[in-house]
Amino acid sequence: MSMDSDQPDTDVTVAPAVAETADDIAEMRIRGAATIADAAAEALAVQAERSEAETPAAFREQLRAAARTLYETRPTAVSLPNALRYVLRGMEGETVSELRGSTTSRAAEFRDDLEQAQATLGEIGANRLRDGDVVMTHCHSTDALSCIEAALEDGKHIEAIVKETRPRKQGHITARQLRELGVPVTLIVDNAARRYLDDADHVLVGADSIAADGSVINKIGTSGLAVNARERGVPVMVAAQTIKLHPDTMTGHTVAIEMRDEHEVLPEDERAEIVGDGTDSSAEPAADDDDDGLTVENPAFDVTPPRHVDAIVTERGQFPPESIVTLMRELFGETTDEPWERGRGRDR
Ligand SMILES: O=P(O)(O)OC[C@H]1O[C@H](OP(=O)(O)O)[C@H](O)[C@@H]1O
Repeated sequence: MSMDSDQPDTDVTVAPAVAETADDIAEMRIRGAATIADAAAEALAVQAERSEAETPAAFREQLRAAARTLYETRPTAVSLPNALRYVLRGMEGETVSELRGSTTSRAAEFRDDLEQAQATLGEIGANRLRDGDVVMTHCHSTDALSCIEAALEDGKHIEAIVKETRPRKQGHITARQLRELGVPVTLIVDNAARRYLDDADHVLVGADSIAADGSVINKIGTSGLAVNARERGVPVMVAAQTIKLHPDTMTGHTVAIEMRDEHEVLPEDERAEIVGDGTDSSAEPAADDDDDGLTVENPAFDVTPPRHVDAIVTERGQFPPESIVTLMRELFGETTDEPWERGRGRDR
């Protein structure tokens, strides 16, 4: 799925609104795998509506350029390329007007399906939750929250233990939305998870990508939580629409794990407290001018192996992780080529 950056840039105009959406995704003002997919489809529709292309070829190239711009924002959530692929495959027509119409209606169809899939997934996931259950959450997942919301609509009382989720504390978003639903929330720091697993009936998380072997790629910390949950006998439930299934993993590719800016973990002023500001003459001299000897790593995601996951809940039903590949084959076949690469890179 790699983009070929050595290809010469063609003179293609991407609508400013598309560039803005791409920037919002990269900076996580738009975040969460499903929300990113929705925003990307909307951006392609905007590109189609605002295109001033005079020929079908120019229109198609503009849409592909817009898709590339969106694709290059964040690497891990496969819902993004899956959304772009879906919309571009619906771009059909002999004239610019026909192409515009087919692309915008395909994007609208995608967005409707996404919303419907999440609602259906929620109803299926809610069946796993009993009246009075306590769920432990990690990060913020709209798919996971859909399960809780559906359980509440079924009249069940649900409580939540919400992990803060460093470094960006998306657990706060989860806590706010659960409180809006009337769910009693206990907010804990990530390091307290094992202690509080004794009070939980389920671990409930979302996913950014699901691999063909049933591995779950989700917010950093998910894998450690799942290992602890297994040791404590707490079932781990992953809420993931089929848009999270990663087709390239069927042919042996691995999922890229995004490494984010170190300042999310350690702001400059806190770094200075650790390494000093260079005025302490007794400090060890740095190896060179740019190296203060302190490395900060900030991986955004990790991989939970299938043996630590009890169920993957999709809009097509719930699956043991080891059998998810059958659903992937049914939905994607074996094709993994990217329509926005046509005319560039490997498909040329
Ligand atoms: O699609 P929904 O269920 O909303 O979210 C799925 C996942 O996307 C998020 O990633 P980030 O916060 O964008 O890095 C979290 O890892 C979350 O579990």
